[in-house]
Amino acid sequence: MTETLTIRRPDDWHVHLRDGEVLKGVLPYTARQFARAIVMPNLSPPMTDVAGVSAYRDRILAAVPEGVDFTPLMTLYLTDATDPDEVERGFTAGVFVAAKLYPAHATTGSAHGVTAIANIMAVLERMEKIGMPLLIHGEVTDSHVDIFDREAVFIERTLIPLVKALPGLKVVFEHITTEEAAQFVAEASDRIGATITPQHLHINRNAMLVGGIRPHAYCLPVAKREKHRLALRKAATSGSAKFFLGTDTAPHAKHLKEAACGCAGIFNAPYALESYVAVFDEEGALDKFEGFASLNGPAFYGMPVNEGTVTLERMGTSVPETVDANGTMIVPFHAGESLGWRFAS
Ligand SMILES: NC(=O)N[C@@H](CC(=O)O)C(=O)O
Ligand SMILES: [Zn+2]
Ligand SMILES: [Zn+2]
Repeated sequence: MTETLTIRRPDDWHVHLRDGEVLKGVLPYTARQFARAIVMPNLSPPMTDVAGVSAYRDRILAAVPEGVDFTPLMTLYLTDATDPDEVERGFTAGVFVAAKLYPAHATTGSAHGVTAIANIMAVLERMEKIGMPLLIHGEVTDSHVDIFDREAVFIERTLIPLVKALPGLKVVFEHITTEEAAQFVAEASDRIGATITPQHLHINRNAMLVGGIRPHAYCLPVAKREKHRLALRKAATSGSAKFFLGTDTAPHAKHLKEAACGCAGIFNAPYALESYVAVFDEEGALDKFEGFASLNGPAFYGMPVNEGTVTLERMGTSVPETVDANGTMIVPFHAGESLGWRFAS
């Protein structure tokens, strides 16, 4: 049995760091395990221009603990009014590396999102031209579509026409949750990649709904049936370079999740690598973990892999019931459970 696993330093290709005091509380967890992270722009108000993203990046850098080497990779929030010139300006200047498409009202912080792809066609054409990746929260928001079907319907209605119309556009299908999404990405061209979260590899919808309602297992896209979880585990551990690590760590205060209308999002940053490696171990695919965590993402984004390594040890890790993020109490993923691996250094 493998007792320790040493891999090149990994990156997290999908994180929510929030802002202000919470940013200072949650950032150290991500920076401790990952060299770089793609930072989502769904703040309130959203990060819709070069100046705003640049100032946010400075606040993140100021919150990186002394002696820790961490690089935030910033993203721009697309709206119906996004100007293609602003997008190109920020990308060329290196302020942001990608733009994020939130269908309006699909998820947390998406109220200013895009109401129809047609409204951002000029932006997408520009991104295709300059080689800038588009990151997508892939769910339709049509009230007639059942919430468990929203990702699969998005593929048919939006994603397939989009990649056909813009054959050179790089697209990351973020936090995929279905067999349909895994299959779509596996069969698509190499310009299409996907991130997979730890929670969608560990839980199905029963975790949210059996024996009482469990708000800390609720995120968007919502966890689906068991067959989808199994398809995601297969995709993540397949060795395909199209799938890479993106935790979607999404901190919300405990009291805002344990509420009549609880927020969507799971805070998985504190034990992210321990959570993922457990899955690869269970699937007999520890040899595929470095590709997923440390190589496939940089290759997709056209960035060098990180120098240095991290080591995981086969040793129990107890996950606390809550984490104090600079004064805000947050319930982490796997709260109260024990994981079979430990992040050593
Ligand atoms: N995943 C979530 O459930 N929530 C995210 C938004 C998102 O990634 O869709 C958040 O910002 O809280
Ligand atoms: Zn999302
Ligand atoms: Zn997210």
